[in-house]
Amino acid sequence: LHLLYFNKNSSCVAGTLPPGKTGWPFIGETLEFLSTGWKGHPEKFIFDRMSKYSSSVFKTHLLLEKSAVFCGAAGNKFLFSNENKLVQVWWPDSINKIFPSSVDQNTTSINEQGIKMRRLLPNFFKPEALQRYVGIMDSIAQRHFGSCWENKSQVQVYPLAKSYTFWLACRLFVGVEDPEHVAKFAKPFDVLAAGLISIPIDLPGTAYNRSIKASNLIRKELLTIIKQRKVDLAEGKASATQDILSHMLLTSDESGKFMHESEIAAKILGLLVGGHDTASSACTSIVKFLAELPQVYQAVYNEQMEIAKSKAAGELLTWDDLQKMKYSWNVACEVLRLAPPLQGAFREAIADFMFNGFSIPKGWKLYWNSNTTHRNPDFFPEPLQFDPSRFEGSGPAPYTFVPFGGGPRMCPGKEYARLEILVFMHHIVKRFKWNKVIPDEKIIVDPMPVPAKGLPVKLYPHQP
Ligand code: HEM
Repeated sequence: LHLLYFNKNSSCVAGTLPPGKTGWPFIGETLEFLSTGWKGHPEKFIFDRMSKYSSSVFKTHLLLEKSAVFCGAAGNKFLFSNENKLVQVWWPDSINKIFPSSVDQNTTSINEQGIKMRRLLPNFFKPEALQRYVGIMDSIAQRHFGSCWENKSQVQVYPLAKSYTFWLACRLFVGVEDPEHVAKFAKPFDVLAAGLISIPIDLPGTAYNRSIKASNLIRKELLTIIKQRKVDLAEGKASATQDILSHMLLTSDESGKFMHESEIAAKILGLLVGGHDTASSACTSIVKFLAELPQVYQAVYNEQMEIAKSKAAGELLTWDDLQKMKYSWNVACEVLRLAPPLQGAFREAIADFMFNGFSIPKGWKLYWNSNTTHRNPDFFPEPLQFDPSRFEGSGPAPYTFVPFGGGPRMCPGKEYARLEILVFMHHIVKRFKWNKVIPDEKIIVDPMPVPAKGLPVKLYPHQP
């Protein structure tokens, strides 16, 4: 039965399938795939197979699906440049249950929803809009550091980085700024995120079941905010450009139809989830690397103090200030290379095709993973060395540095993430030096890299 199950469909494609094993019945190699991340080495699953099969594409069976892993710059290029021609974005079915209205009556798939969302987002993330956010990000960062970091001798970085990125997202996506209201939202978000990449068993007590419940709760809360915003817009108490919520309420599609409230709630939920854990993982990894590399810390400190000294008392950071943070951004990129918040993403083959001499059948799920280039000496010599100068000049070769993906589905929040990360770096180095409390703290990748104990650090404030 096992052989029949795995060989079904395969025979209808001419040519040889990629080398590889399909593992255990039904679960395939999923446990091994996930467990290398839990042990802190997500790249191991892929690197072991790349060397075993001497191939840049191998077959496997992940998340209950026949899959192929595409490796290296050529694999990335192929998947990123064949979007909607040979491949399309794919998420496990279980995700639809957590984001139920992400597939609405008018569209047939989460992929079409993604395309619809993409048409909306550029307005929110266009340079004029982003420039407006820098000052808001700076003022929220000041309040965050003032209340959560200052006058403390020791803090746990990861929960604080999460509360920083979440506060920003609440303010800039839905206009919620009051810390108490933000905190009310934050808890169900953690529950939701914990169940996203869990075993999808919907029984009371499972992480997946809790995640579905948290999603329902958050969407209910978002609906209340949306209804109030409609009233405020009608009465002129809210502005059309104040956040993404206003923008979504006031933008119609090509046929003049406006989005339904529940659709807006689902989209905002998606953005909050997509943007919050990724950026907080990045900020936490930056703090970790700066603690380990005093010379890099010093160079970031010098650059940030130069900018801080150029500001008058109370003057907020501007877009131009952020353009001057070149070394700091190179450091952030080197952190994203070594500790990418998202390891990779899936596509689905929408036609039979050949890649590197192997047949890929329609319906297979295809996975790209940033580590296959980020940690590959062919693209980044001495890949485990921390070297921000890799990003100077024209930087890495195309399709090799891919923490935000590439092609038409490249992360739409990339620029937003750059701004929030730089504002975070500015505030933390301006105030403190720090040491890790647990020098060899383990990193768990589930699915984002996070220190096992949340990265406790001792803070040493700079003398005024
Ligand atoms: C350091 C922070 C971030 C990283 C590393 C990151 C990375 C990624 C990656 C790798 C993808 C998948 C691309 C693919 O399917 O090939 C993605 C998609 C996405 N990201 Fe981000 N992201 C970050 C921050 C954000 C932020 C702040 C937002 C929102 C404000 C955001 C919104 C999205 C959305 C909506 C998608 C889905 C796009 C689509 O399917 O077309 N991300 N991101």
